[in-house]
Amino acid sequence: MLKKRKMILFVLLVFVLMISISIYFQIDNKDYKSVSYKKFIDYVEKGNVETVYLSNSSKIKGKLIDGTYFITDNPRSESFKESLLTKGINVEEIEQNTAIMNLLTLLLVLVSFGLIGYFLSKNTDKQAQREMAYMSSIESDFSNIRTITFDDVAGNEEAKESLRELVDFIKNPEKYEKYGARMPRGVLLYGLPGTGKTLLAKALAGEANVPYFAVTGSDFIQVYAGLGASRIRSLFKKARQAGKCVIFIDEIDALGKKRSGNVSGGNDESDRTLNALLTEMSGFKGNEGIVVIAATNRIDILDEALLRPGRFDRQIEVGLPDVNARYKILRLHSRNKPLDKNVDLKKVAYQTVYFSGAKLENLMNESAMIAAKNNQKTIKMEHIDKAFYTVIAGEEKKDKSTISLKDKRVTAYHEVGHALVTKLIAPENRVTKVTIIPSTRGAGGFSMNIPPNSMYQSKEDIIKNIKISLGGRAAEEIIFGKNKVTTGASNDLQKATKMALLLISRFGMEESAGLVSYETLLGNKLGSNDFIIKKTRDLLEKLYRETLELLKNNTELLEKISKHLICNETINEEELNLLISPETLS
Ligand SMILES: Nc1ncnc2c1ncn2[C@@H]1O[C@H](COP(=O)(O)OP(=O)(O)OP(=O)(O)O)[C@@H](O)[C@H]1O
Ligand SMILES: [Zn+2]
Repeated sequence: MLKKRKMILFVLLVFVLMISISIYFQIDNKDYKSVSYKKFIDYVEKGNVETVYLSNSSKIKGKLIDGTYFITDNPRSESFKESLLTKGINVEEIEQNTAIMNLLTLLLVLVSFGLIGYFLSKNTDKQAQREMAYMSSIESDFSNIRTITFDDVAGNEEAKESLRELVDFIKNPEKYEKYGARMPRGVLLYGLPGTGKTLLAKALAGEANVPYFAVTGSDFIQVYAGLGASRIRSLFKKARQAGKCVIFIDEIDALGKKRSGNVSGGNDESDRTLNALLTEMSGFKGNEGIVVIAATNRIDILDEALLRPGRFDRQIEVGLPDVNARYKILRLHSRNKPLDKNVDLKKVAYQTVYFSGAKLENLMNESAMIAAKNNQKTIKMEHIDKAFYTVIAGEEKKDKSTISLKDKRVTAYHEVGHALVTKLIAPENRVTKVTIIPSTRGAGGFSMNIPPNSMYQSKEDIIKNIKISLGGRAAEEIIFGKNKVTTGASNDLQKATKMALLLISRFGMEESAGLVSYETLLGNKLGSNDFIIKKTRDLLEKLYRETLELLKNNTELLEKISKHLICNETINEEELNLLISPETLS
């Protein structure tokens, strides 16, 4: 109520202020022509004057018959008015009024400005106070001690393994110090939403049995100047007072976005907050047993300053769960729920491709609600089926969880195409993982480590890499036909084209084009040169044909691995090597 009245008063004030300003500027905004007194008398004699505005000031104003306004010296004589009147000229005495009006409006303007300023400053104080209060309420959370452990996180084995090392560091920092080991101060967890990043941070605190402090990056953006930085400082102060602890900063991208080239584009306030954070982090002595965990969905937009050594130098991807992990997560979240015997969680796991952990949790929760609403003793398969549609309803079409089995097959053959070509033509390269689960790094799920131990790339290496890039499209064409190939290869084609172009125009490796550095000759016109385009095209064509041939000769293997991938969604290095090993070939 009080707030509403204040609001009305405020609006009224602004209104009055605006009116006064307009009055102030409207008075006397006419264009006055300055004339000499002699000329003025001349006008009077000729009967050209319509009105004279009498005043006490040194000048008087008036209006001629033709409408022009004039200003001239004031004679200040007693008979002046009378003489004008006898000549049939209107005389108006308005001067006193105008002066007072002027003064009054000026005063009003000043007072209104003052009041508005007062209101604003008062409100700002309140807002700042509120935010400060909010801050202290979200910062610390001691309740998590020992309540959440790694057992509460299903799947994400690599991430858990990485964090497990930190548990010992938090518990015994002295041990590491003795060996002169510099332990990571900051760990960055990155991955799609709902994949369990927050959960992992809490579990780390739980495992190490230390308090957990959490803030969210986006909370800092609307904050008044300087508040963000001081918030960071007080957060770290609190954390230090608590001794060993885990500090969790969610949505770190809100604080540490890449500075977009031009300096003016950056946001000063978030810069200041980020700098405060970096300063605090470099202030650690290393033996304090404090670990800062940050999380983001967008590692690609993070400022590099954040990722430098001594900051968030350990980066862990938290990915979407594959079918096995989904099964574990589903089991975990039905621990406290009465599941019917007819429920097959394996089947549910299989149906929930591209579901995040959070979504799976949501699915089990919805199922329980439906069962409860229908007064059923147990949660049945039909409840889960119903919940499935509730969970995916209203989601954007492009959401991965609604992708059909057909898409899943296309992705599988495409990725296996890359992997198989790699294994067949460049077995010295490691394929560490093949997956159809998209990650933050890209839609494709094929990761390859090129042996790093050579300084130069040979022509052969480049040719191989081009073929590996083309392997995805080639596999699609072989399995689904020429007209069914998909847009999934666009990135691959980009890469292949770039490599082919360099091979011809920079490295002089294409015999029919010679040793000429076309890059030097043509500069940025390279891409519009017909000869270069033709050479690049011919090379890609030839290599694509060879890649097709290679995969056609190994269709059985392609089928076998792809089917395995469709079933399991990920294949790790060992499994892949086993599937391809010579025994299976024969
Ligand atoms: N691997 C997992 N195992 C068990 N539960 C999980 C897992 N991943 C997510 N969940 C469930 O989903 C909930 C939300 O996950 P969490 O908040 O940790 O995700 P997040 O990655 O931090 O998401 P965001 O990026 O949106 O902040 C968890 O509280 C948990 O119930
Ligand atoms: Zn591809």
